[in-house]
Amino acid sequence: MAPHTEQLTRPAVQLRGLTRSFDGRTVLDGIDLDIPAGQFVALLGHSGSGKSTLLRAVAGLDHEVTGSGQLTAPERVSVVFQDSRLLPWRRVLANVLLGLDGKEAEQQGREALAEVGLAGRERAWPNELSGGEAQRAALARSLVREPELLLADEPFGALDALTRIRMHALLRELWERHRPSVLLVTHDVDEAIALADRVLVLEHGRIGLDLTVDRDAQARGEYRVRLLAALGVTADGG
Ligand SMILES: Nc1ncnc2c1ncn2[C@@H]1O[C@H](COP(=O)(O)OP(=O)(O)OP(=O)(O)O)[C@@H](O)[C@H]1O
Repeated sequence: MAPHTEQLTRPAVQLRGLTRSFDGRTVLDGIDLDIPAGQFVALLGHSGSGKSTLLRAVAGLDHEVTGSGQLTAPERVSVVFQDSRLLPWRRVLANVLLGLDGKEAEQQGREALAEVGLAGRERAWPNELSGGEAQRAALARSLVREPELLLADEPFGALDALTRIRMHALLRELWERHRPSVLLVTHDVDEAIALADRVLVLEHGRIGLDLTVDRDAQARGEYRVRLLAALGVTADGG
Protein backbone atom coordinates (compact mmCIF):
# COMPACT_ATOMS: atom_id res chain seq x y z
CA MET A 1 0.00 0.00 0.00
CA ALA A 2 1.40 3.42 -0.91
CA PRO A 3 2.31 5.57 2.11
CA HIS A 4 -0.26 8.28 1.39
CA THR A 5 -3.02 5.66 1.14
CA GLU A 6 -1.95 4.24 4.47
CA GLN A 7 -2.29 7.68 5.96
CA LEU A 8 -5.77 8.12 4.52
CA THR A 9 -7.00 4.80 5.87
CA ARG A 10 -5.33 5.15 9.26
CA PRO A 11 -7.93 5.20 12.04
CA ALA A 12 -8.64 8.55 13.66
CA VAL A 13 -8.53 6.96 17.10
CA GLN A 14 -6.44 3.96 17.97
CA LEU A 15 -6.27 2.44 21.46
CA ARG A 16 -4.04 -0.48 22.33
CA GLY A 17 -4.15 -2.10 25.74
CA LEU A 18 -5.50 1.05 27.37
CA THR A 19 -5.79 0.70 31.13
CA ARG A 20 -6.85 3.23 33.73
CA SER A 21 -7.27 2.70 37.46
CA PHE A 22 -8.29 4.70 40.49
CA ASP A 23 -6.94 3.86 43.94
CA GLY A 24 -5.82 0.42 42.76
CA ARG A 25 -9.21 -0.34 41.16
CA THR A 26 -9.01 -1.07 37.43
CA VAL A 27 -11.68 0.78 35.46
CA LEU A 28 -10.36 0.29 31.91
CA ASP A 29 -8.71 -3.08 31.50
CA GLY A 30 -6.69 -3.22 28.30
CA ILE A 31 -8.99 -1.66 25.72
CA ASP A 32 -8.20 -2.13 22.04
CA LEU A 33 -10.24 0.08 19.75
CA ASP A 34 -9.95 1.63 16.28
CA ILE A 35 -12.31 4.38 15.19
CA PRO A 36 -12.02 5.13 11.45
CA ALA A 37 -12.03 8.75 10.33
CA GLY A 38 -15.58 10.03 10.00
CA GLN A 39 -17.28 7.21 11.91
CA PHE A 40 -20.06 8.00 14.41
CA VAL A 41 -19.62 5.76 17.45
CA ALA A 42 -21.80 5.61 20.56
CA LEU A 43 -20.49 4.20 23.82
CA LEU A 44 -22.97 2.60 26.20
CA GLY A 45 -22.40 1.09 29.61
CA HIS A 46 -23.72 0.97 33.13
CA SER A 47 -23.16 3.89 35.43
CA GLY A 48 -19.58 3.61 36.70
CA SER A 49 -18.48 1.30 33.86
CA GLY A 50 -15.81 3.78 32.78
CA LYS A 51 -17.38 5.58 29.80
CA SER A 52 -16.28 9.06 30.90
CA THR A 53 -12.89 7.70 31.92
CA LEU A 54 -12.43 6.42 28.37
CA LEU A 55 -13.61 9.66 26.82
CA ARG A 56 -11.35 11.75 29.07
CA ALA A 57 -8.39 9.53 28.14
CA VAL A 58 -9.05 10.06 24.42
CA ALA A 59 -9.46 13.80 25.07
CA GLY A 60 -6.10 13.86 26.86
CA LEU A 61 -7.79 15.21 29.98
CA ASP A 62 -6.54 12.57 32.41
CA HIS A 63 -2.93 13.36 33.16
CA GLU A 64 -3.42 12.67 36.88
CA VAL A 65 -4.81 9.19 36.34
CA THR A 66 -2.78 5.97 36.66
CA GLY A 67 -2.71 4.01 33.43
CA SER A 68 -0.86 2.44 30.56
CA GLY A 69 -1.32 1.48 26.92
CA GLN A 70 -1.10 3.31 23.63
CA LEU A 71 -3.45 5.99 22.45
CA THR A 72 -3.52 7.87 19.16
CA ALA A 73 -6.04 10.64 18.56
CA PRO A 74 -6.26 13.48 16.02
CA GLU A 75 -4.82 16.89 16.71
CA ARG A 76 -8.08 18.82 16.50
CA VAL A 77 -10.40 17.40 19.14
CA SER A 78 -13.49 19.13 20.57
CA VAL A 79 -15.35 18.01 23.67
CA VAL A 80 -19.00 18.65 24.57
CA PHE A 81 -20.26 17.85 28.07
CA GLN A 82 -23.67 17.45 29.67
CA ASP A 83 -23.64 21.11 30.71
CA SER A 84 -22.70 23.66 28.09
CA ARG A 85 -19.80 25.12 30.10
CA LEU A 86 -20.40 28.54 28.60
CA LEU A 87 -18.67 31.34 30.50
CA PRO A 88 -21.49 33.38 32.05
CA TRP A 89 -19.60 36.65 31.77
CA ARG A 90 -19.15 36.39 28.00
CA ARG A 91 -21.80 36.78 25.35
CA VAL A 92 -22.73 33.81 23.17
CA LEU A 93 -20.54 34.70 20.19
CA ALA A 94 -17.57 35.45 22.47
CA ASN A 95 -18.05 32.03 24.07
CA VAL A 96 -18.05 30.36 20.68
CA LEU A 97 -14.88 32.22 19.69
CA LEU A 98 -13.02 31.66 22.95
CA GLY A 99 -9.30 31.60 22.17
CA LEU A 100 -9.80 32.45 18.48
CA ASP A 101 -8.98 35.87 17.02
CA GLY A 102 -9.65 37.86 13.89
CA LYS A 103 -12.41 38.75 11.46
CA GLU A 104 -12.35 35.36 9.75
CA ALA A 105 -12.85 33.51 13.02
CA GLU A 106 -15.68 35.87 13.90
CA GLN A 107 -17.37 35.15 10.59
CA GLN A 108 -16.96 31.41 11.16
CA GLY A 109 -18.40 31.81 14.66
CA ARG A 110 -21.46 33.57 13.26
CA GLU A 111 -21.87 30.86 10.64
CA ALA A 112 -21.56 28.12 13.27
CA LEU A 113 -24.24 29.82 15.37
CA ALA A 114 -26.48 30.03 12.30
CA GLU A 115 -25.87 26.33 11.62
CA VAL A 116 -27.11 25.36 15.07
CA GLY A 117 -30.15 27.64 14.76
CA LEU A 118 -28.89 30.51 16.93
CA ALA A 119 -28.57 33.26 14.31
CA GLY A 120 -29.51 36.54 15.97
CA ARG A 121 -28.49 35.36 19.46
CA GLU A 122 -24.82 36.29 19.11
CA ARG A 123 -25.02 39.05 21.71
CA ALA A 124 -27.19 37.15 24.20
CA TRP A 125 -25.76 36.23 27.61
CA PRO A 126 -25.59 32.50 28.43
CA ASN A 127 -28.18 32.88 31.22
CA GLU A 128 -30.67 34.13 28.62
CA LEU A 129 -30.51 30.79 26.76
CA SER A 130 -32.61 27.68 27.41
CA GLY A 131 -30.82 24.41 28.18
CA GLY A 132 -31.21 23.26 24.58
CA GLU A 133 -30.00 26.61 23.21
CA ALA A 134 -26.97 26.51 25.50
CA GLN A 135 -26.11 23.03 24.16
CA ARG A 136 -26.54 24.38 20.62
CA ALA A 137 -24.04 27.13 21.47
CA ALA A 138 -21.68 24.49 22.89
CA LEU A 139 -21.96 22.57 19.61
CA ALA A 140 -21.23 25.78 17.67
CA ARG A 141 -18.17 26.35 19.86
CA SER A 142 -16.87 22.89 19.02
CA LEU A 143 -17.75 23.14 15.30
CA VAL A 144 -15.98 26.41 14.73
CA ARG A 145 -12.72 24.60 15.53
CA GLU A 146 -13.41 22.14 12.66
CA PRO A 147 -12.61 19.11 14.85
CA GLU A 148 -11.42 15.88 13.32
CA LEU A 149 -12.85 14.18 16.40
CA LEU A 150 -15.87 15.26 18.43
CA LEU A 151 -16.11 13.76 21.91
CA ALA A 152 -19.50 14.14 23.56
CA ASP A 153 -20.20 13.04 27.14
CA GLU A 154 -23.98 12.73 27.65
CA PRO A 155 -24.49 16.01 25.78
CA PHE A 156 -28.30 15.72 25.86
CA GLY A 157 -28.61 14.09 29.27
CA ALA A 158 -30.05 17.17 30.94
CA LEU A 159 -32.56 18.08 28.22
CA ASP A 160 -36.28 17.33 28.07
CA ALA A 161 -37.46 14.59 25.69
CA LEU A 162 -38.64 16.88 22.87
CA THR A 163 -35.53 19.05 22.91
CA ARG A 164 -33.47 15.90 22.92
CA ILE A 165 -35.13 14.64 19.72
CA ARG A 166 -34.44 17.98 18.02
CA MET A 167 -30.83 17.89 19.19
CA HIS A 168 -30.44 14.35 17.81
CA ALA A 169 -31.51 15.56 14.40
CA LEU A 170 -29.20 18.56 14.65
CA LEU A 171 -26.16 16.53 15.70
CA ARG A 172 -26.68 13.98 12.95
CA GLU A 173 -27.11 16.81 10.39
CA LEU A 174 -23.94 18.57 11.58
CA TRP A 175 -22.04 15.30 11.45
CA GLU A 176 -23.22 14.64 7.89
CA ARG A 177 -22.07 18.10 6.83
CA HIS A 178 -18.69 18.19 8.63
CA ARG A 179 -17.87 14.48 8.98
CA PRO A 180 -15.74 14.43 12.10
CA SER A 181 -15.29 11.12 13.88
CA VAL A 182 -17.65 11.14 16.84
CA LEU A 183 -17.46 9.30 20.15
CA LEU A 184 -20.73 9.85 22.00
CA VAL A 185 -21.11 8.61 25.56
CA THR A 186 -24.71 7.90 26.48
CA HIS A 187 -26.89 5.88 28.87
CA ASP A 188 -29.65 5.75 26.33
CA VAL A 189 -29.86 2.71 24.03
CA ASP A 190 -32.39 4.40 21.74
CA GLU A 191 -30.24 7.51 21.44
CA ALA A 192 -27.26 5.33 20.52
CA ILE A 193 -29.21 3.48 17.79
CA ALA A 194 -30.79 6.68 16.49
CA LEU A 195 -27.48 8.48 16.07
CA ALA A 196 -24.56 6.14 15.65
CA ASP A 197 -23.26 3.84 12.92
CA ARG A 198 -21.56 1.70 15.51
CA VAL A 199 -22.45 1.08 19.14
CA LEU A 200 -20.00 -0.16 21.76
CA VAL A 201 -20.91 -1.52 25.16
CA LEU A 202 -18.33 -1.13 27.89
CA GLU A 203 -18.36 -3.81 30.57
CA HIS A 204 -15.80 -4.99 33.09
CA GLY A 205 -13.30 -2.53 31.67
CA ARG A 206 -13.50 -3.93 28.13
CA ILE A 207 -15.57 -3.50 24.98
CA GLY A 208 -18.14 -6.25 25.56
CA LEU A 209 -20.17 -5.67 22.41
CA ASP A 210 -19.24 -3.91 19.18
CA LEU A 211 -22.35 -3.55 17.03
CA THR A 212 -22.49 -2.11 13.52
CA VAL A 213 -25.79 -0.33 12.95
CA ASP A 214 -27.19 -0.55 9.45
CA ARG A 215 -29.12 2.68 9.27
CA ASP A 216 -31.45 1.56 6.48
CA ALA A 217 -32.25 -1.76 8.09
CA GLN A 218 -35.55 -2.67 9.66
CA ALA A 219 -33.45 -4.09 12.47
CA ARG A 220 -33.79 -1.32 15.07
CA GLY A 221 -35.80 -3.58 17.38
CA GLU A 222 -33.23 -6.33 17.14
CA TYR A 223 -30.34 -3.92 17.88
CA ARG A 224 -32.27 -2.71 20.90
CA VAL A 225 -32.76 -6.23 22.26
CA ARG A 226 -29.09 -7.11 21.72
CA LEU A 227 -27.82 -3.92 23.36
CA LEU A 228 -30.18 -4.24 26.30
CA ALA A 229 -29.13 -7.88 26.73
CA ALA A 230 -25.48 -6.80 26.72
CA LEU A 231 -26.40 -4.34 29.47
CA GLY A 232 -28.08 -7.12 31.43
CA VAL A 233 -31.65 -6.00 30.76
CA THR A 234 -34.16 -8.56 29.41
CA ALA A 235 -37.41 -7.83 27.58
CA ASP A 236 -39.38 -8.04 30.84
CA GLY A 237 -37.04 -5.47 32.43
CA GLY A 238 -35.22 -8.04 34.55
N1 LIG B 1 -11.12 11.15 39.50
C1 LIG B 1 -11.54 9.98 40.00
N2 LIG B 1 -11.10 9.55 41.21
C2 LIG B 1 -11.50 8.35 41.72
N3 LIG B 1 -12.34 7.52 41.08
C3 LIG B 1 -12.82 7.91 39.88
C4 LIG B 1 -12.45 9.15 39.28
N4 LIG B 1 -13.06 9.25 38.08
C5 LIG B 1 -13.80 8.14 37.94
N5 LIG B 1 -13.65 7.32 39.01
C6 LIG B 1 -14.29 6.03 39.21
O1 LIG B 1 -14.13 5.26 38.04
C7 LIG B 1 -15.33 4.53 37.74
C8 LIG B 1 -15.79 4.87 36.35
O2 LIG B 1 -16.22 6.23 36.34
P1 LIG B 1 -16.77 6.92 35.01
O3 LIG B 1 -17.17 8.30 35.37
O4 LIG B 1 -15.78 6.75 33.92
O5 LIG B 1 -18.04 6.01 34.72
P2 LIG B 1 -19.24 6.26 33.70
O6 LIG B 1 -19.47 4.97 32.99
O7 LIG B 1 -18.96 7.46 32.86
O8 LIG B 1 -20.41 6.54 34.72
P3 LIG B 1 -21.74 7.43 34.56
O9 LIG B 1 -22.53 6.79 33.46
O10 LIG B 1 -22.41 7.29 35.89
O11 LIG B 1 -21.32 8.83 34.24
C9 LIG B 1 -16.33 4.89 38.83
O12 LIG B 1 -16.33 3.87 39.80
C10 LIG B 1 -15.78 6.18 39.41
O13 LIG B 1 -16.10 6.29 40.77
